[in-house]
Amino acid sequence: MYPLFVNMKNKKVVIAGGGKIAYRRLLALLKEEADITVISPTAIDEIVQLANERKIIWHQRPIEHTDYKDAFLIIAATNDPEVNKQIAQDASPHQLVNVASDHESGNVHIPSFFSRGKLTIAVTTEGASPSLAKAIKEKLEEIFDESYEDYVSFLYEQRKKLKEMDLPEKEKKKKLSELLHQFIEKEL
Ligand SMILES: C[C@@]1(CC(=O)O)c2cc3[nH]c(cc4nc(cc5[nH]c(cc(n2)[C@H]1CCC(=O)O)[C@@](C)(CC(=O)O)[C@@H]5CCC(=O)O)C(CC(=O)O)=C4CCC(=O)O)c(CCC(=O)O)c3CC(=O)O
Ligand SMILES: NC(=O)C1=CN([C@@H]2O[C@H](COP(=O)(O)OP(=O)(O)OC[C@H]3O[C@@H](n4cnc5c(N)ncnc54)[C@H](O)[C@@H]3O)[C@@H](O)[C@H]2O)C=CC1
Repeated sequence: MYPLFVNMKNKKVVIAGGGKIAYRRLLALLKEEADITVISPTAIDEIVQLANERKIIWHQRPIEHTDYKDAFLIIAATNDPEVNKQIAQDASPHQLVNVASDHESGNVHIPSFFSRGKLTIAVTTEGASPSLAKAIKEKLEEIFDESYEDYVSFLYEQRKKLKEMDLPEKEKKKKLSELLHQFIEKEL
């Protein structure tokens, strides 16, 4: 598995299924300002509400191939494993497909993850044990607590300033390394 962090802003996402798993994916993608359409005969109240608020589009019917032929990311999260598998088979090789019911059918996995500002930490077990991924993430959440949001932002600002300074490259690298070492000694 090759980890990538993808900018999902305005990217077309089609989610098949309107249950709690679809909702979990949807919430994370909405935060990233993706363009989300849910297709499902039924949906939980939270999804219906988001559709009423026009934050997402919901089509109340079973999924069809034409629904996702232009999608950047397809999430197959129906409670029918055959439907989910069919979606993965019908998708073009250029599309990203996540299959919630069978980790081998799709080409992308959803990790367990959390963010502290610009720091994001993600853990996957490639479907071996989603609960282990979650447990490891929870340990990391304790180590890299909320204060990291400020630390990362501080390092970002300092690095930006240094990059703009009229200093020889070698000097910049040295200063950056000093900055990070001071931080690591203090915090880690
Ligand atoms: C392949 C994958 C799907 C994908 O890539 O989309 C997948 C597949 C399946 N999960 C199942 C069950 C559970 N999944 C969780 C939890 C999470 N599952 C997540 C990801 C993934 N789950 C991907 C692989 C990630 C990896 O391995 O690293 C997390 C990390 C992210 C998220 O879902 O948002 C999230 C933690 C969220 C957090 O961090 O808080 C729990 C525990 C709980 O809910 O508390 C259980 C019950 C206990 C158990 O079974 O372990 C089942 C059986 C379903 C059934 O029996 O019907 C399947 C199907 C199968 O195994 O084939
Ligand atoms: N973290 C994870 O990745 C987990 C994944 N799963 C898997 O995720 C899947 C969904 O789980 P839940 O959300 O709990 O299910 P759910 O039963 O709450 O919801 C299923 C949804 O699929 C819709 N649906 C059924 N047939 C459809 C079709 N032909 N086209 C479009 N929509 C259709 C239903 O209307 C319903 O909205 C299951 O296959 C389960 O195995 C389950 C637990 C954890």
